[in-house]
Amino acid sequence: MAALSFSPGLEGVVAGTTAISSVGKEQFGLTYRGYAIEDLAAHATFEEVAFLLIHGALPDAGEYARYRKRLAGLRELSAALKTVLEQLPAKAHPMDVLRTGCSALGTMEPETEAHGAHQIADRLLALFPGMLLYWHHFHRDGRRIETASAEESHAGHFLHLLHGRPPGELQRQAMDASLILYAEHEFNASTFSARVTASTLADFYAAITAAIGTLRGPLHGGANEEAMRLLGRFASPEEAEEAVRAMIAAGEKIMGFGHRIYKKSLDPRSPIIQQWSRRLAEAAGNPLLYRISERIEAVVRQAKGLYPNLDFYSASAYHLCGIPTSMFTPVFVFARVAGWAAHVIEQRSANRIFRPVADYTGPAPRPYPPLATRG
Ligand SMILES: CC(=O)SCCNC(=O)CCNC(=O)[C@H](O)C(C)(C)COP(=O)(O)OP(=O)(O)OC[C@H]1O[C@@H](n2cnc3c(N)ncnc32)[C@H](O)[C@@H]1OP(=O)(O)O
Ligand SMILES: O=C([O-])CC(=O)C(=O)O
Repeated sequence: MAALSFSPGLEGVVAGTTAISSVGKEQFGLTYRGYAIEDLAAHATFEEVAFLLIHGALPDAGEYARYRKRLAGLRELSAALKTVLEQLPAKAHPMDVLRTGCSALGTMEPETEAHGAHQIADRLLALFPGMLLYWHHFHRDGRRIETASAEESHAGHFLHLLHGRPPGELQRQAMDASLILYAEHEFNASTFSARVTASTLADFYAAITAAIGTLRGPLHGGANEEAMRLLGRFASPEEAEEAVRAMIAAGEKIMGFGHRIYKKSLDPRSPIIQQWSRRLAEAAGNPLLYRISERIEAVVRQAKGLYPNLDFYSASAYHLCGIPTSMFTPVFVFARVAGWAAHVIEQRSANRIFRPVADYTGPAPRPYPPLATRG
């Protein structure tokens, strides 16, 4: 047998093929099914991008109108799901609410031949914002909100349910662009987790539930919340610089920086969300958070040679849209469910179970001691 190679964290290991996105490939950059992220973020809507990822091609005008209408028609929660959400603790983390809500839905609207991957993907896309905000409003002030809304876009729907009124146009556009940026990123940890789960022929909800759990960690999606907690500690760029230099000197990680793939280059999504953060700050007449973010970026670049990833400027952008910090990673879920769905469908189309091997580092073979002789 050929010598097996070991790469911690599977760095540099090709674990499969995909036609969904290219990430950090020379001459390609970041593309969703061949379209550059810069073009999609500037010209498309999140619904177009979700359709592109899940169905494999951009929708024409008729398909687009029907898809938006279909998603908008799937926003209502069943009475059974509302009961589950009401039972969850008020102090639960919103990511745990989504993880549990997704799993519970799998028992109420299970995957069948008639209700398969595409139908469930649409339902989850449509439902996740309402699922979270039903729980949020019920536990915050006892209100059982209506989770259908007249908002055509996913972005507008989420912000409307959150604030109880239609969002401003700039916030709506910023959120739409952010959902596009967060929608897909090849074999990242949560998507890989969804594919591993799908590879056992488990059901669609199992794969998405596993992905949500994986996304929550601060080394992955949870970094946008951690970045906000860091930014929120400072009253000025000078204060931020001093503290971040001290953190780096102490060997601490600065959340929202670094990336497994974009090690020597910028995450191409970062300048796009940075511009939205700047525009939101200008429109609010509140540049402080943005200035603090810029200063931290300069310090981390100079001291560690690290670039911000998508999570860093998403933090200030989301804060300026009035989103509570504990909902930052859930917003990532609202978008990434499109990518996860596409990957589960792709995995199923040419499946082989994932089963790598481990290098054994435990004790050498030894005799079993009877219970009475131990201790
Ligand atoms: C949308 C997303 O999910 S993007 C990722 C979001 N996650 C974060 O922002 C968390 C902070 N970043 C990190 O922890 C890492 O950069 C990861 C998890 C993103 C990538 O991890 P890896 O590819 O394993 O990078 P690795 O840990 O090998 O980093 C290389 C070096 O840079 C350092 N480094 C990496 N990220 C950071 C950081 N954010 N702050 C300080 N130092 C860092 C490491 O300590 C390591 O230094 P060393 O060589 O002296 O040991
Ligand atoms: O690709 C990764 O490792 C993490 C990431 O940026 C993402 O999932 O968007």
